[in-house]
Amino acid sequence: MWLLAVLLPLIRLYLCGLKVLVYQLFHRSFPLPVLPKLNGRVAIVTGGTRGMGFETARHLSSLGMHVIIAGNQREEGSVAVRKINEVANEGKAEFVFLDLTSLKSVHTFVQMFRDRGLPLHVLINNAGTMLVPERTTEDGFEFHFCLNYLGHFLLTNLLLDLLKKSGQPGRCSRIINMSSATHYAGVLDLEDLNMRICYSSHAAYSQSKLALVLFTYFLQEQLAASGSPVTVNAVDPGMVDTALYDNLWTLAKMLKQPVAKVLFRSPAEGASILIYAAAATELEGVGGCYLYNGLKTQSSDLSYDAELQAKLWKKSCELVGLQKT
Ligand SMILES: NC(=O)c1ccc[n+]([C@@H]2O[C@H](COP(=O)([O-])OP(=O)(O)OC[C@H]3O[C@@H](n4cnc5c(N)ncnc54)[C@H](O)[C@@H]3O)[C@@H](O)[C@H]2O)c1
Repeated sequence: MWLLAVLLPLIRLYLCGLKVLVYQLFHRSFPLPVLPKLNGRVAIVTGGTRGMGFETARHLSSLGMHVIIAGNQREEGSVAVRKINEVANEGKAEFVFLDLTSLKSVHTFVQMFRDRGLPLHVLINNAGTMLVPERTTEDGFEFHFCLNYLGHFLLTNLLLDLLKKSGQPGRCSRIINMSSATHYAGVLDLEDLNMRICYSSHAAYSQSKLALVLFTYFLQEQLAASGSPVTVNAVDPGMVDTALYDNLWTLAKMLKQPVAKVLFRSPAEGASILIYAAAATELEGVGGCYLYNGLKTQSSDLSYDAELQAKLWKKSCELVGLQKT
């Protein structure tokens, strides 16, 4: 029974990966369209110190945006900011500490951001981790669940009024949630979101990425119903050669290296879906989509379950101590 609960998610996750690699064997990364200048507009990119988050921060700065890189690696953050600001003409980047595994840190970050009196036009919930051995956060949550999903859930909710104020009809603020093809393998047990009964790092990662899609669709419904000038989309970058794979088992890591050279996307290619969702003119006013390789794509059947979306929202509010809306 235990073996099945651990093996099944592993097999499902690797099958998802295989499917993506076959797709990438035959399809090039989509080319970004010409993007408008975004001078004077403000973005937060979580996990923008390296990988796809860094490439996204760099590109948005080059479009003229003021980008706040929010992350838990101070040194990596200052190197990233220096690299971006060396070449940025009109835009700029800065680093602000945020540890998404700590609810207190999320509150502190938001308070600091509010105190600056800046508007907020784009929120990119990109930070993440994968295949971490069983571990709980300081608030007692399963690590993937908190870092990849719950921390971003709280961050988004605490910034929502600012996003609403900064958007306007015809120029909506945008929220982008970084999901993954692994969400197709995800299941969600509302009674055991922290995976106490049986831990599998593969299941935990897939669950967190599914939770992000459920969250995206539910929030978009709410925003549309209230006529708020904010949209929210989920994106899937494909398989991208980044430090995310550092926690793979030794054998899997050895096998991954030659495959990654040929079939994985580069961080800049992977980031293009985030940049597209954040800046493309053709996505003005468009929300509630799962974007993959530049196209609106069907996400898993489970992600469209409206009852599950609502239950997850309610439960998440309880877990982070927010009033239910
Ligand atoms: N690489 C892929 O193939 C792939 C595929 C699908 C989805 N993704 C997703 O893309 C996102 C970016 O990953 P990446 O591939 O660029 O990997 P990466 O490891 O290079 O980037 C992850 C970022 O998250 C930050 N981070 C980690 N823990 C944090 C914390 N506690 N608080 C704040 N920030 C934290 C890291 O510092 C880093 O900047 C992740 O959400 C990942 O799940 C990646």
